[in-house]
Amino acid sequence: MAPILLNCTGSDHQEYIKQQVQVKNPYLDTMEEDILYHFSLSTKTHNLPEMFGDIKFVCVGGSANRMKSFAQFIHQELKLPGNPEEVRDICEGTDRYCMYKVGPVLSISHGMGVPSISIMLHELIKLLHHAQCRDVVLFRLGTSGGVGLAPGTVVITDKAVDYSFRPQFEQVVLGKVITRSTELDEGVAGELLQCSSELQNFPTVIGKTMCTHDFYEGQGRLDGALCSFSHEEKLEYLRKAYEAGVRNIEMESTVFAAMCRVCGLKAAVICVALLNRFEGDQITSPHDVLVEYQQRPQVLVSHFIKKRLGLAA
Ligand SMILES: O=P(O)(O)O[C@H]1O[C@H](CO)[C@@H](O)[C@H]1O
Ligand SMILES: O=c1cc[nH]c(=O)[nH]1
Repeated sequence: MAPILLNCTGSDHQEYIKQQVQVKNPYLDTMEEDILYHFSLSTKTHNLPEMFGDIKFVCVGGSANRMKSFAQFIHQELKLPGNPEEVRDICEGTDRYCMYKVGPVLSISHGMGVPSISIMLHELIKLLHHAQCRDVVLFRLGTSGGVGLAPGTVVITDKAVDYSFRPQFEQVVLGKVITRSTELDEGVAGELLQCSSELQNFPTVIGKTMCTHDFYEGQGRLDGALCSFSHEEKLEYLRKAYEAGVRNIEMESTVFAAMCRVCGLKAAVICVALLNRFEGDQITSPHDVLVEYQQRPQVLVSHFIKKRLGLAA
C-alpha cells in the first residue's frame, strides 16, 4: 500500500505514487511474510528498507561473473570508499542468482532466457517494493547477435520484439495467453544515446531487439544439434528482421520490458553485438576481444549513472 504523505495532495501525491514501484498483486499486502526464495531474502529476516531503500539504479545481466565485475567497476567509477575486490554477494545463501549493492547501484545476474529472468524480476520488483524504493531505473546489460552490425556495436533497444517482430510479450497464465506491451522508456534510451556520443570510439545504434526462446534454432542458427532449414531460409528471416528494424537478437528483453512497464519502472536494454549474424553463427572472436565487448554496455551505463549523480567529468 502506498504511504499517505502528509501535506502532499492532488498532483504531488499522484507524482509520488508514480515514482514508486507498483506491484500488481492484491494478495501481497495480506501476507505476513514474503520469502524471496531465489534471493535467499525475506521480509521477516531482513530489513529490506534499510538494506535497499537507497537504490536508484538496478543493472541486470546473464552471467554471475559479469555482474560481479560490473559491481567492482561501478565501485571504482563512483569512487566509493572500501575495496572493490571485497564486494559481497547478498544472495550467497543460494546459487541461483548473485546480487551486489554498490552505493545506489544494485547489480544482479539473471541467467539465460525468459523463465530465468522472469523469476528474478518477480522477486526483484517485490524487493524494490518492500524496500520502498522510488525513482528507480533498470538496465539490462547483455550480449547479443547483431543483425547487419559490425561486432562490438552497442545496441540501445527502442522496442523489444518477439519472433514475429511484434512489440509484445506473451505469458501463459492459468492456461490462457496474456499479452503485454514491451515498449521501453524513450527518455532513458535517448539519454543513453547522448551518453554514447560523449564516449570515444563507441559505435552505438538505437533499434529493435528481437527476443527468442532459444540460442540455436530460435535464432535461426545453422550450427545447433538440430536444424530444419536452409542457409537461404535463414538469411531471408534475418533480412525480414532487418527490414522490420531489428538490429540485434538476444533472449530476455521482451519479458524484461513488459514486467518493468506494468510495474511503473523505467527500463532500458543495452546489448553489445558479438557477431554479425549475416556473416555467421559461431562466435569466433578471441576471449580478450569478447571480454572488452562485454564491458561496453557497462561503460555506457556507468557514464549514464555518473551523469545522473552529477559525477561525470
Ligand atoms: O549476455 P547475456 O546477458 O546472458 O544475454 C545473451 O547471452 C545469452 C546467450 O549466450 C542469452 O542470455 C542472451 O540474451
Ligand atoms: O548471437 C547471440 C549472441 C549472444 N546472445 C544471443 O542470444 N545471441
